[in-house]
Amino acid sequence: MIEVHQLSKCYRSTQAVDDLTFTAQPGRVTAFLGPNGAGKSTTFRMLLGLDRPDSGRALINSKPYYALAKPIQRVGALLDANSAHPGRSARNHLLCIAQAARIGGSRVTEVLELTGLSEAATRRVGTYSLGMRQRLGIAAALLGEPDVLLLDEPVNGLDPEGVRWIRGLLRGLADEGRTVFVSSHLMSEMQQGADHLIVIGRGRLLADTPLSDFTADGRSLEDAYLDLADDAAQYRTGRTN
Ligand SMILES: Nc1ncnc2c1ncn2[C@@H]1O[C@H](COP(=O)(O)OP(=O)(O)OP(=O)(O)O)[C@@H](O)[C@H]1O
Repeated sequence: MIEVHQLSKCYRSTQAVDDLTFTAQPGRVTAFLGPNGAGKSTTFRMLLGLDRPDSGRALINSKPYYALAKPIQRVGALLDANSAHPGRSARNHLLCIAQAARIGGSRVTEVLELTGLSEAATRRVGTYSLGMRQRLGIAAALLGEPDVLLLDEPVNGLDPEGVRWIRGLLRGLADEGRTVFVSSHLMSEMQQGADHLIVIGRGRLLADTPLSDFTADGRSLEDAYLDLADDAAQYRTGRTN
């Protein structure tokens, strides 16, 4: 499971994450929502040991990332679809990660199949569309069959078939008892796919609630979210109505 406790991070004058506390539990899809600049990616980075908290704790299975034994088998992450070297094939990219983690090549073939990349596996990643690169990032996250998945906007760039596929994938992973923690700006998608919501704005917790409670008054997730997040938005566009 994921535990964030009184977590704070400041970049010069920007309080990116501000005394944030929540948990994401096994067996459910937890959507991590918030406007641009709310602090979602910063929280992901602290959970993955890529950024150091100023204070507080960001734990995976009760430990900070650096203290996890076999981290690739504990936590799979998609942060940036462009992290694979463009000159490498998808298969080679995944084989490198697998070898470093002592994972067999047959698992590479499995995740390529699972993400629909088998036919394109020998093509250079530089020739991939955004949606294909997202699929490759998801394949890498799944390599170690981890208990915990952290996915930062995995739906970006996916076509409708891909969006439906990832919804089923996340549901299946949660049904297997894994912790699935996923950020997205696509409220209609999260309405269909999430069990629980963590909503933040300007680094602070705005809501920690089952989706069914959040939308219990019959509003869509988008309407309920916009009412809640509006005041916390850091960046605004001009209103036309
Ligand atoms: N390395 C950094 N240096 C300075 N400021 C940063 C850095 N990383 C993030 N920030 C700032 O911290 C705040 C939170 O950014 P973050 O990327 O975590 O938000 P986010 O919720 O992921 O946004 P988005 O939905 O747009 O991806 C923003 O104001 C951002 O400009």
